[in-house]
Amino acid sequence: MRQARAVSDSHDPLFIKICGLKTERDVDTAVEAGADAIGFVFSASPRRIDASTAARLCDRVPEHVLTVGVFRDEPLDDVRSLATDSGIRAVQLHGPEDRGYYDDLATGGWTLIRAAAFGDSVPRCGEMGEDMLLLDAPVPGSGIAWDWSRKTLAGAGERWILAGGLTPDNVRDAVDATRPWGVDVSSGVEQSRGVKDPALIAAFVKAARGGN
Ligand SMILES: O=C(O)c1ccccc1N[C@@H]1O[C@H](COP(=O)(O)O)[C@@H](O)[C@H]1O
Repeated sequence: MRQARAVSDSHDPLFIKICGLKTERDVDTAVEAGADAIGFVFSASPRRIDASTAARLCDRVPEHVLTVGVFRDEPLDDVRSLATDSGIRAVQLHGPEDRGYYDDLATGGWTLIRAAAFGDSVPRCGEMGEDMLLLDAPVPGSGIAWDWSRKTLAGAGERWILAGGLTPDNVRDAVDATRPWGVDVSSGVEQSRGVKDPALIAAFVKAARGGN
């Protein structure tokens, strides 16, 4: 039985995920700013945290905010144990995982987010059994944007999330150009690599929702 997701099927309001959080201050800022989801990175990255840190941070996250573990090319058993030990509710996978890998995680009740680098063909949300599809730049977490306008993204399906190089300054234009179901940011809300900036997090959420 899959757990109930803390998100709606509507495009309005936009689903907003703030990724790569490491501290209590990061988490509290994102929650207070109105994020729908927050991400903890469990793979090699300046944003990496361990399961016990993530568990401590998850404890302060209200039910309506989805906690997401982010993984790149990790063995299935490691994903399962990190997800279980931390208490995250969703798993975001950046890798070549096959359908069996997704099916196995689905039995654990986690919401599944498939991350795919935007390329010549646009993947479709649900193809691997995932709940959300994240379209990203070739190097995840690099802060480098891809050309969102270069082709139609209609084939991505209902629940697709735009990621890669978003900032408070470009997120609204990016949303207007591509009409995603959600947006995801990490580098664009940092004061230095791996260190979040509370003012940028608040500015990002406000801009994404159409404020200034
Ligand atoms: O942030 C990382 O270091 C990272 C490591 C491994 C997999 C994914 C990672 N980040 C994801 O990258 C995108 C966009 O990041 P950015 O805004 O361009 O910096 C986002 O989905 C993060 O979850």
